[in-house]
Amino acid sequence: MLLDVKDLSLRIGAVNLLDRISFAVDRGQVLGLVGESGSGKSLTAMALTGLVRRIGGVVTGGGITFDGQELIGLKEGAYRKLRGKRIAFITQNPMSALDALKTIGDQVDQVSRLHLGLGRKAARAHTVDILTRLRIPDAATVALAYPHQLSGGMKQRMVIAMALAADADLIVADEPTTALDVTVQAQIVMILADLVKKRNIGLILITHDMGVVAQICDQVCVLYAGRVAETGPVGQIMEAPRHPYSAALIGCIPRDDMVPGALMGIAGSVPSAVNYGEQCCRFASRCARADHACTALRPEMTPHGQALVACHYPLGSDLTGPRSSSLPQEGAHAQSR
Ligand SMILES: Nc1ncnc2c1ncn2[C@@H]1O[C@H](COP(=O)(O)OP(=O)(O)OP(=O)(O)O)[C@@H](O)[C@H]1O
Repeated sequence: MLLDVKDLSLRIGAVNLLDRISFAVDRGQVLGLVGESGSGKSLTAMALTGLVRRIGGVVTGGGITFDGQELIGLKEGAYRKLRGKRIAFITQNPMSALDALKTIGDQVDQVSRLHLGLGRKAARAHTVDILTRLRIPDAATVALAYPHQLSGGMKQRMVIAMALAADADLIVADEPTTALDVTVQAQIVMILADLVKKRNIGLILITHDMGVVAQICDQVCVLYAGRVAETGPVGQIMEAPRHPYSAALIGCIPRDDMVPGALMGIAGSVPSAVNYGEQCCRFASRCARADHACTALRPEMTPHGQALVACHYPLGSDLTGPRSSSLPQEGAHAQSR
């Protein structure tokens, strides 16, 4: 396994933000990390890349094994060597990753010169090759441009190029295409997926877009309020989601005028982290199937087919529809499942 995240828990200050997150990514695989805004996707990505320490994140439990090496507890210097070279991070905000005073080519060259030890000419050839693969026309000329001379979409592609330049084994991409228009988004995502297969690397793709997940991911991990709701093979989860939250995400069709990350067809929003309950299902207040068990007992990850699901009353179990007032009372109802 290239990356194995086991029961990862993290706090910032006194607030526990990630609670026993587990998932794994193998070489040649794309894992989609999905969930509404505030579910913990970015924090998970920052934990993997060691960047979470910079915002005061403290891992309180669990482990992250990358290519056989435990990353929790790694010294900052060692993490710095790993980051960029073996684990590349594509952030949401391209401007934070680009230096306004250097040409695009110089910035992408710098990555392969540093991490692959390429000379000036070889690095530029590598850069032009990557830009061409990202379908940038006349890549050699574009490499001479400064960031301010490029559109938002082009800048984001440059950030992706920088991530690819070191030939990393694992790419963590946090909403890498949100700034791009829909056609370009689809193109870039396909290119990334293609690279994963050709180079036999791993990709963790953070996205709100279940369409993208269905299209290119092999595995999916659905996060809700700092916990995993459901994780497993994309085929099974898209076809027959067991967690009501996954089902809501899959049923949600994005609209152009939606606030990014908002979920349609389901009332309410992710609770604020200070209000996360411990001994409960955190989705209970929004769930039509929830009852007393859901507000009093933490649902543990339980196998359903090839997926793991944290739900007391998963879809597809004996209780097939939302609870209604005609259902038996609590005790009898619980026993009937
Ligand atoms: N530096 C921080 N200090 C305290 N709480 C934080 C910090 N960063 C994030 N959080 C909280 O952690 C939770 C998860 O945030 P995170 O940014 O990982 O969500 P996300 O799923 O990536 O959302 P988005 O899709 O909007 O990026 C949220 O409740 C957020 O308010």
